[in-house]
Amino acid sequence: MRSIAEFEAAARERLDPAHYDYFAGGAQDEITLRENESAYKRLRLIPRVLRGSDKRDLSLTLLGTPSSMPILVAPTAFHRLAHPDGELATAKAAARAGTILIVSMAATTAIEDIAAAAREAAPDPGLWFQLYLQPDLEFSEAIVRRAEAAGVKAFVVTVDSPVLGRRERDDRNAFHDLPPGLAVENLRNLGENRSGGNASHVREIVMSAGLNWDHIAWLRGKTKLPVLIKGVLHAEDARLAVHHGVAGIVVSNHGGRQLDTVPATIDVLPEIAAAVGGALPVLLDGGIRRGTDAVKALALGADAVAVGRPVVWGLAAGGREGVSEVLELLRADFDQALALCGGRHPADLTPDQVRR
Ligand SMILES: Cc1cc2nc3c(=O)[nH]c(=O)nc-3n(C[C@H](O)[C@H](O)[C@H](O)COP(=O)(O)O)c2cc1C
Ligand SMILES: CCCCCCC(=O)C(=O)O
Repeated sequence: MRSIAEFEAAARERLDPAHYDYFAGGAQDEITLRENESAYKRLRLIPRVLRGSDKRDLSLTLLGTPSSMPILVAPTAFHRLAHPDGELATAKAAARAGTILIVSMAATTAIEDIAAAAREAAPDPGLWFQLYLQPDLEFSEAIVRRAEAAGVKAFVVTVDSPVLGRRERDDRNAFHDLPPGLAVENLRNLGENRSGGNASHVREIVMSAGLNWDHIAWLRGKTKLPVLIKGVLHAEDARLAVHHGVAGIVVSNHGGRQLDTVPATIDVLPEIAAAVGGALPVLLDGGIRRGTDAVKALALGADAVAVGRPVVWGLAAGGREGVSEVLELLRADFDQALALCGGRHPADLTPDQVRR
């Protein structure tokens, strides 16, 4: 397949329509969902010429984790809805591609099994773990310990979801529960003491409306691993992240699934990059479908980007091979766009190469 749009079409044919809607959809009128992609179409690239860049080097190291390219896998829930191999397939493909996989806390496969699958594909895979910090901090700590023991290299706390966004497609389809046989496996067996030792008890993820900077400080006190926050859209929050010693931020609107009518991430990136001033790595997700999208984000100040739905489409269309194809398509597309922009390394891209 030649484009992410073709993968999406193939995925749509294979998926239960309610599950397709869950993966594809956004909040309410889906204005932000559309805007994430269309904002890239409004930006124009200005190439530099005669820079003699024979061969590109796309690799980078983010907070101690090497990645073969600045395109990471964003955390997305419930991969076994997309394909029976679920997160195991995604983990193998990401590890084979040498890129960082941010595993969702809401995975339908246990982190231990995801890590084992990734290690089958690469000896030292770059696995990070996304957290919805739970109001019960003791419970949150148990998840942290479990992910650390599995070998994850960073935690990414999602901060854009004090409550879950309203997704009208899910309401229309009455899609509010996983089908029988699927569960949020990372929460299994963590609540025995309080749930009377029921080993099959899977506690539901709770959104924490009370989340604040003290919780981030609490987490930093509980782990030696880098702690990033995901879901920053305001420059002042980016400054506060630096102030509070956060290791990195992800400029994200949750793929348009939380607060509808917030701007496209690419449109707030320049002010956030300026606010951070290089003090910590800035990642961005939302709407990346082409190598040129990633080039624009890196030129405007992101250190790396992440893709959510494209990976789900690859998974649904072809399991592990499908995810590998999506990642290699994005790598080749990015590499070509970088070359055409006159860059040898992503860091060669500069803001003056993007025009509105
Ligand atoms: C189906 C789906 C599930 C998601 N699940 C999570 C999740 O569990 N945790 C999280 O922090 N973000 C989640 N996200 C948001 C993604 O991490 C990411 O921000 C978004 O998908 C990026 O936009 P893109 O899909 O246009 O690439 C999810 C997104 C989708 C589409
Ligand atoms: C209450 C279950 C939360 C799972 C959320 C997954 C997610 O973030 C999404 O956007 O969907």
